[in-house]
Amino acid sequence: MTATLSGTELAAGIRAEVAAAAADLTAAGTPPHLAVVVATADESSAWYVRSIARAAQRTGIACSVVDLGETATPERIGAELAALSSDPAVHGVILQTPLPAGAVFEDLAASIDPAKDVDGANPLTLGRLAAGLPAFAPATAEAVLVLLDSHGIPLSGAHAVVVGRSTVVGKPAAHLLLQRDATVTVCHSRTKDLAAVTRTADVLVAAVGRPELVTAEHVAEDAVVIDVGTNPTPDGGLVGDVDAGSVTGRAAGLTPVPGGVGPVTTALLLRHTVTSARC
Ligand SMILES: NC(=O)C1=CN([C@@H]2O[C@H](COP(=O)(O)OP(=O)(O)OC[C@H]3O[C@@H](n4cnc5c(N)ncnc54)[C@H](OP(=O)(O)O)[C@@H]3O)[C@@H](O)[C@H]2O)C=CC1
Ligand SMILES: Nc1nc(=O)c2c([nH]1)NC[C@@H]1CN(c3ccc(C(=O)N[C@@H](CCC(=O)O)C(=O)O)cc3)C=[N+]21
Repeated sequence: MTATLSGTELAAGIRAEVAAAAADLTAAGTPPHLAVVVATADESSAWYVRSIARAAQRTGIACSVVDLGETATPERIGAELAALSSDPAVHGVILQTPLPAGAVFEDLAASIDPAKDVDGANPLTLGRLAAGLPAFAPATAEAVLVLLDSHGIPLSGAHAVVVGRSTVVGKPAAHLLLQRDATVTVCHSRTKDLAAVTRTADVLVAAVGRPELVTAEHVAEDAVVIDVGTNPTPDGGLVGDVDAGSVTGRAAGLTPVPGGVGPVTTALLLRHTVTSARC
């Protein structure tokens, strides 16, 4: 039997807790405020920004979207991130991807004040996570851990295999798992015989961006599989990096797409924003 490790109830619980904190902050004269910087016309990015804005509004967090347009220069984007970082009324600053050609995400994110870096994008944050120091982890990487914890999956001594090594998901997720005493292996596009490596995982995290790449042959019996992928389908739907049909029946648990990591990610972004506003 494969348990569905849902994220929707977990996300609703986090949003309720965030809404209470936001109400207290607003009553105390510090209404929490999240700013989202956009420099793309990408449709799935626009969908994600709308979903953040909607979730913020529902929890009593102000959300401003600063759309610089897809022709914005790196200088302009960096200056906007720096200006929002020094605005005392703004508590969280996030930079959306994709970016205009020539702009490097990690480079620009260095302009976000780490105290307001609610999606853990500043490269300093990755260093702090690697060093085991407190920081806002990228919301998606943290969502992986929060989901595992909420379903009572033990991590100490477990073999966790992360497929994907991006700055936003794979690397920070690996550091967070290591911090929790898992034995961590990180795979990527040059990994030889991916399935042989992933079959040794007690906990398998797929953050690849390739629809349904992970199939039953990649998964040990009774492994727990976290599917981070959110790949748009031609009919306007969403499919994960895991072939759920193939893995179901073999894995002990699997997060669904939609309804798994995604909603928890958005809820944690909001939690980070109220945490920042409290300081
Ligand atoms: N639910 C959520 O909140 C979020 C979901 N996502 C989703 O997660 C997925 C990953 O995102 P992100 O990390 O930003 O993506 P990136 O494209 O930045 O990174 C993908 C990683 O997967 C590796 N990879 C690609 N192909 C293969 C392969 N065939 N075998 C093994 N490894 C491979 C790449 O290796 P290499 O480094 O060698 O190129 C790279 O490290 C996407 O589907 C994205 O939409 C992302 C952020 C948030
Ligand atoms: N620096 C950075 N940080 C990110 O967190 C980041 C990013 N870049 N680039 C783009 C991806 C995409 N992403 C999603 C988050 C939530 C859902 C989500 O909540 N999805 C719903 C699906 C809704 C539907 O059905 O369409 C769900 O999974 O249930 C989806 C996608 C964050 N991203």
